[in-house]
Amino acid sequence: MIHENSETPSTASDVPTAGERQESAVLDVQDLSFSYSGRPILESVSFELKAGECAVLLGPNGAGKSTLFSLITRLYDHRQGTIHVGGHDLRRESVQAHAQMGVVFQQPTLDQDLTVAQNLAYHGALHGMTPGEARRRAAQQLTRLDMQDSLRLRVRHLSGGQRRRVEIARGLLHEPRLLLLDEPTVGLDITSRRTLVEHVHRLSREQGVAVLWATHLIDEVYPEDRVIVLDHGQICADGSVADVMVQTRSESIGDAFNRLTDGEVS
Ligand SMILES: Nc1ncnc2c1ncn2[C@@H]1O[C@H](COP(=O)(O)OP(=O)(O)OP(=O)(O)O)[C@@H](O)[C@H]1O
Repeated sequence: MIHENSETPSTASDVPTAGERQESAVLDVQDLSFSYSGRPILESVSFELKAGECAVLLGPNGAGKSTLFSLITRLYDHRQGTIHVGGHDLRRESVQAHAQMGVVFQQPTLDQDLTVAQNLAYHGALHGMTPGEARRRAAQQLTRLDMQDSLRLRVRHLSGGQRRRVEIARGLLHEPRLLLLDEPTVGLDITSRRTLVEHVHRLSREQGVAVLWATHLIDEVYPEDRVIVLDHGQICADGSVADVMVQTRSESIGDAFNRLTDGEVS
């Protein structure tokens, strides 16, 4: 197992307490395990994400990426391990924890018969925003995603890539500190994929949002990204692209993943 340990604390007093760690990490997952009907799917998964960090959760089909997302979004309840979002324990302070996260699920969830503005207004209302505030934030987020002209369009008239961008704008409307994207480029053509990957990296840099992007596609990894490799429910590498390449003695990040996952990653 490869783990990046760039700053090793020199004395016991430098070691952050659990409270301090949760304070500084936007997402803090510790020792998380999960089984479906007794079959282990995730085993002792631990990692932290800080503000402005863009981490690609990379793993072959069936590695457990969606299951991990389901636990972080609390679609499923975890019994083993802990998850903190913005310092809030997901089980004990789920409302506060959820307020800190925006999610783009693998399956599109916009109402196709409504306009972009109506979809975003609905989401704003769910988060307690006034209509005016929701409109202001929608315009701001859509502009950042080059979608400012789409407000009055019905979702069914948008392309797949445009819909994904609207979903990202919706995910960011309540100004979360964490954005989770579960294979958001599935079904998109190469140009739309590239645009989406570009946008998300820029959002993370400019807005300081911590991003966890699940994919099994190597070309969605940027050289400056952190990569967390999940295979058979376990983290088998966690570090910068360069570190993972060095540690696996690989010529490219694609080679590194193929070595780590027995050639299962495309
Ligand atoms: N509801 C469920 N009940 C039982 N087993 C499940 C359920 N959902 C997923 N699994 C199994 O859990 C394992 C992990 O699946 P998961 O969907 O989390 O992987 P993934 O990495 O997201 O894969 P993909 O890239 O194909 O979406 C797989 O073996 C899958 O068959």
